[in-house]
Order: sequence, then C-alpha cells, then structure tokens
Amino acid sequence: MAKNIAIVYHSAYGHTAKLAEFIALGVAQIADVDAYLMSVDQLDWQLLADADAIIMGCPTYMGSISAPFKAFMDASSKVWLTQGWQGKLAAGFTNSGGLSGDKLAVLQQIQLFAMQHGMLWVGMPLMPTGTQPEDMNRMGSYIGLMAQSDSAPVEVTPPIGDLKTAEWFGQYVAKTVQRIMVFDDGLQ
Ligand SMILES: Cc1cc2nc3c(=O)[nH]c(=O)nc-3n(C[C@H](O)[C@H](O)[C@H](O)COP(=O)(O)O)c2cc1C
Repeated sequence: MAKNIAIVYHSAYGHTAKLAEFIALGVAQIADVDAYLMSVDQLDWQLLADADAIIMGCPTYMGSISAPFKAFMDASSKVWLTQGWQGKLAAGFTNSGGLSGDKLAVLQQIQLFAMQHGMLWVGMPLMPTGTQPEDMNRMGSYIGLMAQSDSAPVEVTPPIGDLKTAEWFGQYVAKTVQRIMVFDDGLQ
C-alpha cells in the first residue's frame, strides 16, 4: 500500500514554499510514496491524520518559528490530547536570510513539538560537499534541513545547492518511511 507524506509549511514570500516543493519532488521520486504539500493557510487535518510522516517547515523569524506556524502547532493540541500522531515519522526544515540566522533554534522547536506528539524524528545525515551556494548541505545541519535565501526573488534564491539538498531530504524521509515500521494503531 502506498505511504503518504504531508509537507506542512508556512511561507510569507515564497522562499520556504519553494523548499517545500523540492522536498515534495524528492518524496515523489521514491516508489509507492506520495507527497502532499500543505500550507498552514489551508490545513487538512484528515490528510495529516492519514499521513505516515509529516515534514514541517517555516522561515526563521526573530530566531524562532514564524507566528503562523506556531498557530498550526497550537491548533494541533487537540490531536495531542489523543496522541493521534503517535508513531508517525516527523522531520523539519527552515530557511532564513542569515547563514546561521539562528535556524537551529527553529529546528529544535519543531523537533520538540514532534516529541510532544510522540512522533519519531528523522534527521538529515547528509555530509556537506562544501560551503558554496551550489554545495549540498552547505550549512552542515544534521537535525533537519537548513536553507538560506537572500533578499531577492524566489527565481534566484534559495540557491541550487539548497534546493537539491531539499530534494535529497525528501527522498531520504520517503526511504525512511519505507524502511521503518510505522505504528498504525499507536503505542498506547
Ligand atoms: C519578521 C521577520 C523576522 C526575521 N527574522 C530572521 C532571523 O531571525 N534570522 C534570519 O536569518 N532571517 C530572518 N528573517 C528573514 C527571513 O527568514 C527570510 O527572508 C526568509 O527567506 C523568508 O522566507 P519566506 O520567503 O518563505 O517568507 C526574518 C524575516 C522577517 C519578515
């Protein structure tokens, strides 16, 4: 049976949305895994309930998750009450203007959120190929995907290396979904 991966994201100006699209592209390259892109502006709770994995991302705002993404997290407290996402895989991504930009704090917040839901965290074990815009995992992040966008249109930023890294990340999470037994009935 095909597995489902939902990619939930917030993006005000499109850069984080572009990363989400490349993650979905990577997911769809793995046989028998389907990708569903979902902006926090158009949440589909049933689709999230049916997903085997949820990949979550937002831009870094003031060293933290963005407010619309936090609203999604808070709204999920109803699901938390019944531990409805327990046993699903979870992974995170963020994008910011600075090379660091304090992105790590965002990924840690998303990871902690996933732990509250009893999800299984998938990191990003991709060795960096360098630190240039065309390189893979140029920021050397392992907890999740980090990307950096200049103050420029989405046609030119984030750079190709970050987009290719996002595609790799999507493939990796999809392959992990295939590899790992996901608890359909929860653990309780
Ligand atoms: C309110 C606000 C706060 C921001 N805070 C940070 C920050 O703490 N660190 C950083 O590197 N970039 C920061 N940025 C830049 C955004 O992360 C960056 O522009 C990102 O590409 C926006 O993604 P989007 O196009 O998906 O909305 C901030 C931008 C805004 C609007």
